Formats: sequence, C-alpha cells, structure tokens
Amino acid sequence: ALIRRTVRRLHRSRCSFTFCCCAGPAPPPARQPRRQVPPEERVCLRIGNKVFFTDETQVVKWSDYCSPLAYKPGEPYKLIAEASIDNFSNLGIAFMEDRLQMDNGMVPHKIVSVHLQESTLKELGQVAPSVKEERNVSSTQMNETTPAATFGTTVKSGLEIAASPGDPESEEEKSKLEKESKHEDESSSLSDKEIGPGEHHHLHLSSCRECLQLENSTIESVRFASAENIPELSDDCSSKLEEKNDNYTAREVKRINLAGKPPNILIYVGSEASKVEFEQVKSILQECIDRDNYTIYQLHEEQVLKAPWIDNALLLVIATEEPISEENHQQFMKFLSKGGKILGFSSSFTFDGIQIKRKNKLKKIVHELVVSQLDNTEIKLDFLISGCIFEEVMKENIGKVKPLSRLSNADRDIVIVHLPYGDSGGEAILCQVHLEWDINSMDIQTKDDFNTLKMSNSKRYEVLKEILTSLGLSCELSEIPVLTPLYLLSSDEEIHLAFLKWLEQNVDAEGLIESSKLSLKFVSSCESKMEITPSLMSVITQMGSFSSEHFSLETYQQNLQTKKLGKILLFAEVTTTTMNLLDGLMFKLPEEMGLIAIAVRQTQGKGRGGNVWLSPVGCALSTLHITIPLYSNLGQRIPFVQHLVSLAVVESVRSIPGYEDIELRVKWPNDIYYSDLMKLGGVLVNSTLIETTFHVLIGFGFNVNNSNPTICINDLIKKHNKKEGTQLKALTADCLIARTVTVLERLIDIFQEKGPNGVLHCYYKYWVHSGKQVRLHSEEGPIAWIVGIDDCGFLQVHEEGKGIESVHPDGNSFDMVKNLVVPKRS
Ligand SMILES: O=C(O)CCCC[C@@H]1SC[C@@H]2NC(=O)N[C@@H]21
Repeated sequence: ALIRRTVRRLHRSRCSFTFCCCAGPAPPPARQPRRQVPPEERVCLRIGNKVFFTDETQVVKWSDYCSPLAYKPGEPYKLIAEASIDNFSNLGIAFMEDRLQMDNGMVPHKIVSVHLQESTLKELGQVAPSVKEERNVSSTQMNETTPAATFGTTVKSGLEIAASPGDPESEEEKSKLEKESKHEDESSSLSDKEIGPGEHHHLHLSSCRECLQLENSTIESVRFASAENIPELSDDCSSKLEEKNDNYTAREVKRINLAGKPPNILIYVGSEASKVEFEQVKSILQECIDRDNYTIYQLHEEQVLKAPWIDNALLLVIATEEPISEENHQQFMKFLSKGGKILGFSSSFTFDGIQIKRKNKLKKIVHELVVSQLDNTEIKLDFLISGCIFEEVMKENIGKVKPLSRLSNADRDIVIVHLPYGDSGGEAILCQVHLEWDINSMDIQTKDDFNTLKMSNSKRYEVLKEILTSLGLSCELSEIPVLTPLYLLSSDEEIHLAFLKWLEQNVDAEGLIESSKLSLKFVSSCESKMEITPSLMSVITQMGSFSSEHFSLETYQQNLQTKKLGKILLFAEVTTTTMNLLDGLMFKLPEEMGLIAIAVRQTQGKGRGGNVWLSPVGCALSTLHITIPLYSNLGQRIPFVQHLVSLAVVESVRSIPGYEDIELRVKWPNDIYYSDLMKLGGVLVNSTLIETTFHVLIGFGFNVNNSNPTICINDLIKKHNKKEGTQLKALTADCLIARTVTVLERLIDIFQEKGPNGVLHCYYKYWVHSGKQVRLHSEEGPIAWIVGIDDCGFLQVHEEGKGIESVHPDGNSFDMVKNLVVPKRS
C-alpha cells in the first residue's frame, strides 16, 4: 500500500524511479523516529543517485518546523502558525507523505497559506491572550530545533511584523517585508486584488473566499515543493527561472510548475461581464482540469493592461463575444509571444492566418460537428455554435493554422482552430462552439434540442479535455479522496439506544466487529487517530457530533416512513463502496433494525457485471439490507427485487405532488432512465440464502444533483419548470434515498401479499419499453415485440409466428441502444 501510494503521489513527476531497501537518511533534527525500523524494513525511493525516504514511521512533528500563533478548537481543529519557506516546504513534503503530526498526535488534513495583516495579529492578541503565550513557547522551540528563519524566505510577512516591536532586527525585517509584500501584491496575487480593503476577514481560515483561492495555490506549492525534491527541473524551466526578475520571491519560485509558469488560469469575460458569466466558465473548467493543480481567477477589464498577469498565467480563456480592443489584443499577443496559451470561446479574438466570418443563420441551432483528436480519431457531437465561423486568410500562414473541428454542413464550416504563435511555445485554440455553456442555463427552444444536447454532453467534456490537454493542462482525475470515518445514525433516539445495547454484546474488547471484507471499530466520538482503510473503518456512534454539507439526518428521518427498513444507518462522506459496509452486521443484527449504508462519494463504486460505478458528489449512493423468507411470493421470485428497487427510485420522485410528470423511468432489468434516452441510475443486487432466509444487499445509485457530464434528476426538474412554468424545488439525495426505501418497503409488502400482479401495473406505467420492438440474438436477428415481464421477472417478447418467450435479465444481454435481447435457455 505504501508503494502504491508513493507511486500515485509521484505519478506527475514524469521521472522513472526504483524502490529499494536502504539504511535511510538521518532522522529529522531533534526528533527521533517513533520506532526504530530495521534497515531491511525501510522502503526508499531511488532516482539516479538520490535516495528518498518513504518510510511512514518518519513522523514529522508540526512544531519542529513552525511556530503556532492561534488555534480554534472543535471540529475541524484549526491552527495558524508561522514558518519559513524552507520549513513550509518541509511541512508540505511531510504532509504529502502522510508523515506530519501535530504535537497532540492529531493528523492535519489540510494546509492553507494565509495572509495575516498587522491589525489582524493585534486583534488576535486581544481576543486570545493565550495565543501569545503559545507563540512564545513555540518560537523558543523553533529556535532550538531549526536554524533561525532567514528573512527572505518568510512565508507570510504580516505575522513577522507584529512579532517583536522595537527589536532592531525586526524593524529592519519589517521594512524589507513591507517591500516584499508590496511586490508580492503587484506581481503574483490576483486574488488579493479581487478583495476590497473592507472585505478582509480577521482570520483567514479555510472557510473564507480568499483562503479557498489561496488553498489551491498552497496545495500546488506544497505539491511542487514536494516534487521538487525528486526530479530535477527540466532545462527549459530552469532557464525561464533564471530569466526571472531577481525580485521574485522564493514563494513564487516554488509555485513555478514544470511548464515554467505559475499554475494560474485567467478568464476574461469582457468589459461588461457579470460575475455569473465568469463563474459559469470557471465551473466548466474546474470540472475538466485537475482542479488541485490550478488556480482560476477572473482577469478584469482594468487589469488587462496593468496587472503583470502575462508572466503569471499558464492559460488565458477569452470568453466574450464583445469586440476586443486594439490595446487588449496587443496585450494578448504579448502573452502568446511569451509562451502563453489562449483558449477562445465564441470570441472575436483571432490573429495571423485566420479571420472570423459572421453566419447569423447558424445561431441558436443545434449543429453536428466533427472534432479531430490528437490521436487522429474523430468525435461527432451536437452543439450550439456562436453564429460565427473561422476562415483561413493569409496564404503563407496557412500551414500553421490547423482546423480542429468543422460543421457537418455543406460548407464544412470551421468552428475550432489551433494556431501556434512565436518561438516560445505560445498557441491558441479558438472555438466558435459554445463548449463553455451550461446546458441548464441555455435558452433551449425544444425538447428535442434539450435531448440532443444532453446526449452530447459527455462528448462535450471529452472535447474540452482534449483541447485543454493539447494546451498543456492536466485533465487527469484529481487525487483519490481520503476515506473518512463512518457515522452510526438512526431514524430515532430509541432505536439508536437499542442498537448501542446490542452492540455492547456483540463487539470484542477492542470495540471491533470483524468480517472478511471489512471490520468495523466502534468508537463513541471522533478521535485524533482513527484507522480508516478499505478493510478497517472506525464508526462514530455519537449522533450529536454528526453534520454533513451533503446529507441532512433530519431530512432523512422525516422522509423515512418505514416499519423496519433503513432504520440504522452507516454514513460516510467518502468510502470505498457502500456494498461492503454492512458485511459484518447484516447477518447478526435483529431484523427490525433495518440496515442501510449511505455515502456522499465512493472511491471504488461497483456497477453490474464488474463495471466501475463513478460516484461523484450529487449522486445518491446507498446499499440497503433486506431479508426475504424463501417461502414467500418474493422469495420464490428473487429477480423481482431489482425491478422493485428501480420502480421505488422512480416512484420516490414521481409520487411527490407536482413531480408526477418528471420524465424518470425504469428500464428492465434494473436501470433508471431519463425517458428512454439516458441512464441516470442503476441497481445492483447481491443475495445470500441462509437456511430459509434471503439476505439481500441492494445497492442503488442515481444522479440527483450532478448535471455533468451526463444528466441528473434536478436537470429534469429544471427542464420541467421551464416548460410548464412551474417552480418545483430541486431534490436532494437524503430525501430521495429515504423516500425510495419507504416506497420499496410498501412495494415488497404488496408483492408478498399479491405476487407480481400487485405491482406490475405500476412498473409498466413507468417503464420505457411499452410498444417497443427488439431484435433477438443479434443485430440481424428476428424482430419481436416486448410484451411484459413473466412470473419470475424475466422480460417477455412476442415473435411473429412463434408466440411469447422469456429473455435473460443478466449481464449486458439486453442492449437498449441496439435493442437486442438473448432468449432465455431453460
Ligand atoms: O451497474 C449498475 O447499473 C448498478 C450500479 C449500482 C451502483 C450503486 S451506488 C451505491 C452502491 N455502491 C456501489 O458500489 N454500487 C452501488
């Protein structure tokens, strides 16, 4: 696991390395490793003749490298500290390698660089006198353990200025720092400029806007500080660094990425632009790029000519149909000549061998276009274009201009071009396709247009990623999120207490319930050192301490109206898969305590047939445990469970007053569809028969609030509101999971009482197959009509002259797109 993690961390360093055993480097100053690891157990990473230590036991104590200034108890525990650039890098490296610990044993999960102003520090002293004490103590410690921080490498000046007034050295530092801070303001931090003087927060912690922006750049600087210890910077980059003005601070140098520029992306949305336009373009970019690697800022009109953004940005996105002024055009060209990259969205910005031609009749119509990719393959998609196209002009430059996409019309109009510029690697990709538009906010005239655009949505992302990648940006998936502890939550206090009582009798001395897939360790509250791995997870049993941005227990409780199902809940912000969480409990827990696992994100989501189930925020992710007696209507027809669950998901929405016409449907055997067009959810059922009882784990996942890259329930609600003039509210995963479980319990009860006929009329009402034809066996096979579901839950088809037969519900044998089915072999 250590090697895998290390490889993942180094993935971007683009260098080869070997793992080896070695004696390892000397331990960090003034701290011994907690446990002396025998040399043969130490894992090292060797690149050329450099050896890097990756042993997890080399714990770095936080206070060895910085002096704490202030802290905020509670959850999350927050601490502000001061460190030199070098020590900040050391902290960063230890943090990235999971070796950093606070003195009390807590493990930090986020480091954010903050600007503290003099006034802030004063206030801090007034509101928290203890802070000063802590600072003095820690500063002493710091002096003992690390050489005095040299001035030029201080991370944040504001703290240092207030440190010891009157001290001549400090005074000198203060004036230098003031200069430095001024320079920093001018040269690097666009975010500072965006914040007006009155808007500064007292403590810039991770909840404030500035810090959120800074956070990205800090993660970035930490990443590069960490990577910097491993590969040598390429020649290209170092030569660029040398060229840089001497005034460049060490902090900026650390932020230089391998392309030689700070990882900033600027978006210019014109002079009249509103924040909304900027946010829209920013949001689509963030969904495509590796967001931990880049910081996105708005380039305001007044900054185009003044701010020194040209040296501080990797990519400029021009997303305005406004004409570009001559001065701005020159400035953009200067950026290109210095190796900058430009991405144009429906903008009049062009240069050299290309010009814009207006074709108004193309506007507001969905067009098919063909996009050439780097590997010479083509993607066809349907999208809106701006009403302009590109034309090649200067013959001598024609070789340089590369059309990347043309419309599939008679003129084969060019709508995306690639243009290189200068000798420093400058280049632009200019698009007249509205790849940056959010489908939900588009003025779409017809249902067909909505459907066509939504069906092309994932291809739009593919094309955008392709464009961004060819401009040198990383669009790889962000790092896998860290697993979080589980929370034990219940539908009410009484059942919670009953569960805790049961738990007392069923855990071992360590609070463990073991199982082959995953052992659960029950703890009453959040502890500093909780073990969370794919095979061992801590479960916090105190409901009072629970809160989540994405899940409201109250909403869940209000919408859960069941006798048994879903009463005891294991909740995780991030887990591997909810399919494993109930493993240790499901066979032991009394039946009335119905178990359910819910997650906000999964790192190893499972789909049918061994597929991966992508599990981003916004997708409802859940696994429910039910028991079914073998000798019962459903026990004798267990494949029906999946149909009942798909139906329950659809009903959970369409049974809400006002939401009856939301186009959500079931597709046999276990998919949830938008109309008969796009899948937005699925069901995965695992059953185990123990004596005469089926223990069934039902995994269901459906898109509730994740519009991209495909479609979600809230898109359908917005579309409905637009068309019908209604104001139906967006729905949430917590509400819909609880409603699904409630509906399912009712459907099971009906099925147990009346058999398939009790529920089939409802299934048929919502299914996508009414009156549909399919081909049997192969694409050339005989045509048959879908007629219904048989008594066991299999699809029934009617073939001309042959009568009715049943077909397999398993695997991918029923391909809706091709309309293929495979007859059941009995
Ligand atoms: O392939 C399918 O259509 C079934 C997908 C089922 C996904 C859900 S999400 C919650 C639960 N946890 C998983 O890992 N898979 C299921």
